[in-house]
Amino acid sequence: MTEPVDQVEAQRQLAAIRGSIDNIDAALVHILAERFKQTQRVGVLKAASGLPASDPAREREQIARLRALAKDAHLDPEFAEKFLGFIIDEVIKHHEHLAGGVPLDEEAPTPGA
Ligand SMILES: O=C(O)C(=O)C[C@]1(C(=O)O)C=C[C@@H](O)C=C1
Repeated sequence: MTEPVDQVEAQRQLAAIRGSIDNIDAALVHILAERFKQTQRVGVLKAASGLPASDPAREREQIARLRALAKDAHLDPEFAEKFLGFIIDEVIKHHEHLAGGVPLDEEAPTPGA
């Protein structure tokens, strides 16, 4: 059983934990910004050389690697895979945009609209 904690103490602990969560979220934003800077370089290189925006073989390697890392770190591998997929989907949209294809912010027009 967990010890009862009065609400003043609970609020104090909550504020301390949230301070740390805020730092982690800030680090995540910075890490993502750096990742997108590098994938932007990849996109420019791919557009200039005519290489395809996506590389499914590379993605399979990344997924296998991240799933193993997640398991070791006691993070749900399914979540790690979904998270990577979410990021890579966005990167591919940027690559396609750089290659002169699909606009970044426009959705496909609704048929009949
Ligand atoms: O490494 C590449 O070829 C990339 O374009 C980068 C990246 C990624 O975001 O990691 C994105 C799309 C590819 O399908 C594979 C990987």
